[in-house]
Amino acid sequence: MEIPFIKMHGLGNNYVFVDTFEFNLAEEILPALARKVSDVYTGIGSDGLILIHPSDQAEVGMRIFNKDGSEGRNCGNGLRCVAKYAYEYGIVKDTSFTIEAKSGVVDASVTVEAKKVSSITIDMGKPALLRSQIPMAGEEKEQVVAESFQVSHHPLELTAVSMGNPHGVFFVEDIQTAPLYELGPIITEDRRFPEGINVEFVEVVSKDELHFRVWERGSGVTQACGTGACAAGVASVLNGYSDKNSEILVHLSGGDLVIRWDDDDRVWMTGPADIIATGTFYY
Ligand SMILES: N[C@@H](CCC[C@H](N)C(=O)O)C(=O)O
Repeated sequence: MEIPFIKMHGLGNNYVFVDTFEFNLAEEILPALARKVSDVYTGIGSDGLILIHPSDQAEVGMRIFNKDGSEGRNCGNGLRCVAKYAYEYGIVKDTSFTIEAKSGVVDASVTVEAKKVSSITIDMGKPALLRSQIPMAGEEKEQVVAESFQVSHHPLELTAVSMGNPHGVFFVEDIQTAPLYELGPIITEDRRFPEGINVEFVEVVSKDELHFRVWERGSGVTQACGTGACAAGVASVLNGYSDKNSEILVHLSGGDLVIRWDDDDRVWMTGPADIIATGTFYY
């Protein structure tokens, strides 16, 4: 099968995208196709596969599959890439439009310079904070804020946030020495998280600035995670490090995002997206 694709990235978090407005893919091949395109030796090499699809609920839809073939419910960097594609490839005509993800419909707005999208702002919606909404084992009505979390002799503190997908945020003194490679693969599969979790280590620089590194569920270490950066901003407010309704600059390995959790409880994410290549994948 010859599959037309476009590869895009948001701050280095890179995916192979297939526009299913143009080329239909059978449901049953999607997990295996995601694993195949993601393989750097025998595929294209990516953090996963994203479908850009027609939607009944929004002007465009997005489905995200991680590198291991599992399907995620949301993807912040993917949403910005889909927004760029939708505008530049004429799926939408206005600079503000809606995108459907598995976790719900979001509003996107693009900034255009010389006919190209230079920046995208997404209203990522309200974070879900109850333990049952993460989901995480334990008393369902509680929030999980700076909760003691022991793993492999590391006494950590967990703040858990769902941005449509689950995030465990751990504040550390120094981002450079955060045990990302040691604990990421252990925490992501910890039995306390029945659906797994995306693992974020975060260093507070000031109330307006965070350093961030991530181990993504289903993909491992990536250069950036948009929903993770939103979760880090929310966690920083919940722990009293940052203020609500104020912009937080999040430094990820691949670049910066601006996150704001507003007084209406909505989380806003602003950042870039870039096209890397287009081509044909032989499957
Ligand atoms: N890279 C993403 C999140 C992708 C999905 C995640 N690994 C999950 O399984 O929940 C982002 O930018 O948000």
